Amino acid sequence: MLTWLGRGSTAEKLSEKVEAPGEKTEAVIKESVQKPLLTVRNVERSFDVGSQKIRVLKGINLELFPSQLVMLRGRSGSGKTTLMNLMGGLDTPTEGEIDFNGRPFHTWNDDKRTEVRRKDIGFIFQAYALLPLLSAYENVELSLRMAKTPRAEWKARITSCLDLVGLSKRMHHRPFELSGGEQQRVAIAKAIAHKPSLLLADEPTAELDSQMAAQIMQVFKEIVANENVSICMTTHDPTIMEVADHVYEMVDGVFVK
Ligand SMILES: Nc1ncnc2c1ncn2[C@@H]1O[C@H](COP(=O)(O)OP(=O)(O)OP(=O)(O)O)[C@@H](O)[C@H]1O
Repeated sequence: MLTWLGRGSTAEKLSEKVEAPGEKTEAVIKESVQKPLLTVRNVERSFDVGSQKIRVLKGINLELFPSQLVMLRGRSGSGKTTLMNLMGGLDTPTEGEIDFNGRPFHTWNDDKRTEVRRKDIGFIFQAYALLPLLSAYENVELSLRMAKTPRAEWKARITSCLDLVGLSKRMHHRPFELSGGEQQRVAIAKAIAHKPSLLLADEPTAELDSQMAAQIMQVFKEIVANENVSICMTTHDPTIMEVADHVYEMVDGVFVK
């Protein structure tokens, strides 16, 4: 099991550990941690607005490794959400390539990308918010249903996800009976329930006070450490960037660091 290592790539730290000679299983781990989960290569995205073409992403390169937490920062309108939509297969690039688990995600049709999304990717986006008439438990159950997880596994998995986010005592509450931070934690439980390898989160702490934001980041650290998930999130908050393995700064559709 990985432990959270804060700064410096978690995957790199793990590969340091596996340098010890003679351990066959560790060599296998090393190989697997070094293959990127997601590779974004020379990606461009333009939109036609009336007779104009707006070039939003202008050549993006990024690699996301297993059990890594990366953050995207940048001013409003710099292109962060556009990039996250491409990484999650909600949209396709105008130019360039995106590999997911070594497969050419950008070439797949909507149906095939939807299949991968349901099984392998979790979203914490406004558009993927909680369903108001369902309890926390039922909201989490929904993502297992969508991922076609065997029904016999549901109860244990839902309970453990809600426990992980500290909400086991509120699992039968509906969203309006929960605070903003609690709702966000249900959204996290829902996003990780089907054991995705990639979690994408658009401004997950934006609406929260600093204490609640720190709690959410603690949950993210635990997920990365214990659930073998890689997280890519956007943020404007410099105080939480400390915990990232890497922060990409986006200015006007390109990374400047
Ligand atoms: N479907 C679209 N059609 C036209 N323009 C778009 C479309 N989607 C995004 N844009 C434009 O692309 C630019 C980048 O938008 P995007 O939402 O990616 O920025 P962002 O960095 O996530 O901003 P914020 O921090 O405010 O969420 C904006 O100028 C936006 O108007």
